[in-house]
Amino acid sequence: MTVHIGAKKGDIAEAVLLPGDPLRAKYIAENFLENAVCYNEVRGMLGFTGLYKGQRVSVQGTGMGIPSAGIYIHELINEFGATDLVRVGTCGAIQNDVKVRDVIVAQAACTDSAINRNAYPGIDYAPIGSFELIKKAYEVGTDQGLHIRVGNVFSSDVFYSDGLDTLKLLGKLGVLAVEMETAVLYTLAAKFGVRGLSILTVSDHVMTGEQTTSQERQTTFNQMIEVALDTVLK
Ligand SMILES: O=P(O)(O)O[C@H]1O[C@H](CO)[C@@H](O)[C@H]1O
Ligand SMILES: O=c1cc[nH]c(=O)[nH]1
Repeated sequence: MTVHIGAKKGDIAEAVLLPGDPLRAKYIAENFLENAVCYNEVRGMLGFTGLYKGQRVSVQGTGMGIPSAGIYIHELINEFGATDLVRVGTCGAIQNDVKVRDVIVAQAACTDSAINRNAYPGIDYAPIGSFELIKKAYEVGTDQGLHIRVGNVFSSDVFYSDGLDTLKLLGKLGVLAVEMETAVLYTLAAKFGVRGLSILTVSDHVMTGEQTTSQERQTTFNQMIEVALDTVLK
């Protein structure tokens, strides 16, 4: 049991899916896992463990933003032995050719957060995903007929930002989309020697204002979950 996760050692699988929204964790457990058991209700940040195609998999809400996600990721790795952590989130597109409903596999994440600037002064650390998981997710998604985009994302500390110019600049540098957690997942996975992956569905386009309907979001979301679950299968 940790400060934020009320589970016993062994309650959580080595492979953990990480949605920002705890109710998305419940949705995944109820619709994709067999015999799912809820192991955490602390702060309402629900976590479940169940079976997917016969393998134990957990799903843990992380909350929004780097500080919240960093707490859960740190405890999952260091106190519960998680080795394969896959974020399943939403993001806003910042490239013209990235469309709402696209599924993005984040190869790397730049950030305006000071987490790494404070920890490693004088260095611009580049948080990158596990090549093994990136490759597998791309292959699994492509086999499922999805057009998977692989590239850089921007993990921002600010959702309601005045920084449209910053996003345009990042777009010119090839960054595909903005979200709020991948940089800390990739940094902590590297720091503790485990595998991290972030898969994102594009829920809106920051430049055009286009948004998915809730029905479209659900469909794309289910496709992303299947890619994530098949990616963590041994
Ligand atoms: O859908 P989730 O996983 O929460 O991800 C995105 O949505 C939230 C903002 O609405 C942030 O957490 C952002 O990263
Ligand atoms: O962080 C996020 C998530 C979805 N859409 C955005 O514009 N930002």
